[in-house]
Amino acid sequence: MIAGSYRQLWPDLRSQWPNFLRTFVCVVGYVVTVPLLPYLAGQVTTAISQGDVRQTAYWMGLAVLVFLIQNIFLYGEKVWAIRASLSVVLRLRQRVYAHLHRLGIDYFATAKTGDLAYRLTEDIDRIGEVVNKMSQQFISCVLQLIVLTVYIFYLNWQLTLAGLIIAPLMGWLISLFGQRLLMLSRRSQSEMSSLSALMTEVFGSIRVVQAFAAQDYEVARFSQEAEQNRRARYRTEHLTAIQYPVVGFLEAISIMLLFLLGGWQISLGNLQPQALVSFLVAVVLLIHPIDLIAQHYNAYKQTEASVERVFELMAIAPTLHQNADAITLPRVTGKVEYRHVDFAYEPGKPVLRDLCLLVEPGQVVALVGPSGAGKTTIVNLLARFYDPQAGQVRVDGVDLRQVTVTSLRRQIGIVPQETTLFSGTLAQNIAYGQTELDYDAIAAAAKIANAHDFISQLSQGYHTWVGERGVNLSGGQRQRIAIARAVLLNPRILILDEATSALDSESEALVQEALERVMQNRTAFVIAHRLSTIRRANRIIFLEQGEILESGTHDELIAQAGRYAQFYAQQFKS
Ligand SMILES: Nc1ncnc2c1ncn2[C@@H]1O[C@H](COP(=O)(O)OP(=O)(O)OP(=O)(O)O)[C@@H](O)[C@H]1O
Repeated sequence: MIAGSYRQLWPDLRSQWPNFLRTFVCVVGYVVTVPLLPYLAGQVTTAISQGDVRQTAYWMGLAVLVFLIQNIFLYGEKVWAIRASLSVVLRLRQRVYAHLHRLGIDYFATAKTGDLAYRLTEDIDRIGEVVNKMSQQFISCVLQLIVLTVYIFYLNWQLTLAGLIIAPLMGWLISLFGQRLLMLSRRSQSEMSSLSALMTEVFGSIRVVQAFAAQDYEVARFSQEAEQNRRARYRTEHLTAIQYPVVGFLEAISIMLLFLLGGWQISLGNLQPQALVSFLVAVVLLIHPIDLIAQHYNAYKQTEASVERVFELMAIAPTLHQNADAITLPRVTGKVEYRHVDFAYEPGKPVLRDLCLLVEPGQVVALVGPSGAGKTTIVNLLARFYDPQAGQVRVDGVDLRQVTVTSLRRQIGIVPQETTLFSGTLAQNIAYGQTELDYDAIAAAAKIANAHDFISQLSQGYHTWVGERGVNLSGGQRQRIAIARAVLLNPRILILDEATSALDSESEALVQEALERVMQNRTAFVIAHRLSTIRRANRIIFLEQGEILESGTHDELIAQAGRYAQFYAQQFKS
């Protein structure tokens, strides 16, 4: 039953075995009652043909009882099956989501978020639907098919054999349709997730779209994708539209044939008329299960594409490995050392070459250099977003590969260029990642970050809700929230990626003042774009093409009249 890609669902299915067992018990209960109905129909026919009202009423009463029991079992199987399948969906979703969070930022640099969202929602829902149908209706239909076939065989084997001649033909047809449906469905699913990826990308960058007056361009791009999606869906639905009439027509023909053969058997004296009624009722009862088996088999095949897409994500291995014996990094003083570090994002394209750098606790280091020199890469290695291919990065003398990533990152505060605000209150945003909010600590951090005043002026203060992208705060305010977020953890090491975009002078001054306060007594790496920051740094590291060309204070480097002096003249003299 669990074949191919579906096997990967095993851990999730196994966790729900008690519910599947309960479903199965109800299914068996239901199926046992099914052959009773054609039997009762035969008895009722005899009673009616004999004009016996009491007998008719007796058999009808029994039929009502059978229907009642049947429907109680039906309720049971539906409820347990839906419980089981929804729990499978939940477990699978949690499993995949947690797995994605184990992947490094290198994966997310290229992954399309819309596509990921589609796989986590639509694809997993479809899987749940199939699990539901397969565990309940499908099994029930297969059992009904078996039980009813045995029953009609018992009633008259010649008629049954005649009816069964057509069954293999139907089976073959159904599987043929199934294979083609799987292929079409794969295409349709991937079209749908491209569409979802496109929307996420466009709505996520709506400012750029509007700034470039590219709405028409985007609508055209969307229409093209949507049209492809329509075509792929149509092909799948069209095939289904052919399948049902074909199977239905074959069913109708087989029933006509049975009437003919039944009449012939009665004329030969091999069959009683009431047995023919039972036989035909049983055959009619067979049609629905056969239809459902075909339908569910199609859904099963179509959804295999979703299973593949979900487990494609599970198959992606994290590139960052944590040693089994990794220790928790004790509270550090903030000494950072790069020892002969070589690093490349892609093989054959070195970004850092034999980089050596020693930063003492409390030093503020400005990383300066042309775009693409490797400034971000240096801090990426410190936060261990990547591991170097050669050499070591050490904090307080400990190689980063020997400590757990969490214990390292808890001691590093990062203020990125662009601040992302998550949907939630300002307090939740400052205490991002913490479940217990300490409002005093949050306010203290906000004061250091020069954010307390503007937050207090908002009518709801720290409880003010900010949108997904924090559209209702200015750039400077967002930066100060980011600073407060970094400060709250009281990290020994800070990484500041100075924003290149200009703020108005008042906001700028507030941000600068906050940053200076935050950097006191902390080791800080600043990817510096502003002259004021560079001048105040204890040390400037001037990088070009992944190598440290010059290092020293601003005055020292200007006096050297080397590459830094040239760069400085180009960048800031005007
Ligand atoms: N995820 C990545 N995959 C592949 N190459 C990358 C990746 N990130 C950066 N690079 C490349 O590595 C080199 C160094 O990039 P890095 O971002 O460290 O430079 P930078 O000095 O911070 O530049 P900028 O000032 O423009 O941000 C560049 O050539 C860049 O194209």
